[in-house]
Amino acid sequence: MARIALVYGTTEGQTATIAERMADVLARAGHEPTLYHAEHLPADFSLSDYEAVVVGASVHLGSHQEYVTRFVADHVDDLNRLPAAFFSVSLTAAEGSDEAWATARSLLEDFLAETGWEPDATAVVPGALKYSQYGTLKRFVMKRIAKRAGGGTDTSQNYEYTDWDEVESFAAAFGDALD
Ligand SMILES: Cc1cc2nc3c(=O)[nH]c(=O)nc-3n(C[C@H](O)[C@H](O)[C@H](O)COP(=O)(O)O)c2cc1C
Repeated sequence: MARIALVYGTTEGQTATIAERMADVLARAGHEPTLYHAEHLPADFSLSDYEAVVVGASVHLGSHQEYVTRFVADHVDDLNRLPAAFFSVSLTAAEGSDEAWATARSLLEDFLAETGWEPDATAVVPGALKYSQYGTLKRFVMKRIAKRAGGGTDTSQNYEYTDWDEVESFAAAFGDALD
């Protein structure tokens, strides 16, 4: 049994939902996960209270949330000491081509290079198109991007591309490695 901090950044909520699913998997495996939004960490938050850590962030306009980058950079010594995993959520990871997959991986690798973090496990995770949460301009821009990338363009509905089996397998493998 390990105490695990799951720290995530999210803009429209999909990374939070993914982190919650990972926490469920880890709890079912007998671990003790605690979820934290990286922008709202308690003042007394300390990674020394944990035996492992998972960090997640999503990509917007080519970058992960700045506050997650800052969290990782600020805690990089602890993160490199602890068993740790990072997952990056994007629509690029949902496109399906080898080229798009390589781009999603390079966004993840750029994040790690920028922060100096070397986690034990990493994953790119397909995200979602949440038209219902976008304002007019965002909806317009995202529809154009989705059209180019072969994603859903009916703005009266949301599209979820996350492969939940993959998410659960990733969390389960990370949990197993802690036993
Ligand atoms: C304004 C905006 C910009 C985005 N830019 C990118 C991008 O540059 N690359 C990409 O792969 N996905 C991009 N996405 C897709 C998000 O990564 C995807 O919707 C993800 O599920 C968001 O996760 P979150 O809900 O946790 O923030 C963008 C989404 C929005 C709304």
